[in-house]
Amino acid sequence: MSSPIIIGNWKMNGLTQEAKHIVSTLLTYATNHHNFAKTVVCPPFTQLQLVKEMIESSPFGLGAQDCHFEDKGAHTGDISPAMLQDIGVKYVVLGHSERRKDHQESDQLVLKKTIAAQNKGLLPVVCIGETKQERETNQQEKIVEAQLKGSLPQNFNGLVAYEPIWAIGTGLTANNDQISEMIQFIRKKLVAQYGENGKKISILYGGSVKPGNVRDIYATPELGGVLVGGVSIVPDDFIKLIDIAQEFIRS
Ligand SMILES: O=C(CO)COP(=O)(O)O
Repeated sequence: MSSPIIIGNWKMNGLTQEAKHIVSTLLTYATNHHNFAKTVVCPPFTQLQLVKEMIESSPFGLGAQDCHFEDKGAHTGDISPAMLQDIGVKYVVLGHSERRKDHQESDQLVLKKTIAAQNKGLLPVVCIGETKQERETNQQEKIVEAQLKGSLPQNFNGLVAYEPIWAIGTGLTANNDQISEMIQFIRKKLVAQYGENGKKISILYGGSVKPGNVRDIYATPELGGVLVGGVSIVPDDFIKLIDIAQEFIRS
């Protein structure tokens, strides 16, 4: 039995008081509910240690938002997979469209990071998705296929997050057909690339997920869960996503 996984990407948000407030709200939820959907929080690097200590011995998982591909060395400002592993991080979001855009991250770089993260036992959450212009010119499948080919290694042990860029932080959500078609498409490509193993890779959706639209999103066949930005730092709403996931337990 599994219910959708919910991954909260705080992005560049979360000063200490806010981080404490978000996590305390989640912990209170956990004391009052049992066996709820797998939930992972990805705070900024500066709050990882605090959040780790707060969620220890709770059901919540810990993720980071990026990592370098080397384990150590002269890379000012970067954080390595070994450093994340060292403090108990389990998941790492890689190739997010905001990193691809703000830091010119290419598929080749995302691939190197993905391999490095896996080698340290982390679970990469590799993000892919098309821009508005690419969607409008019907290139979404071509773009997503190229990103899958370019960003995922020969042996992949992680999750894929489909995040159409035009739906991120815009309030625009891909509609059910758009999500469903793309999840099926990604599944087909993963099976072509990995055979039987490709059937087991979780495919998440991200882009303006909120309590009001999440039921429709969870109902998408084959969807493994959601990657949530804005709502992940609004704890009362984030908890609603966890609650509603219970209605979608799949065998
Ligand atoms: O980018 C996202 C998660 O990684 C989605 O962000 P929003 O939920 O704010 O649209």
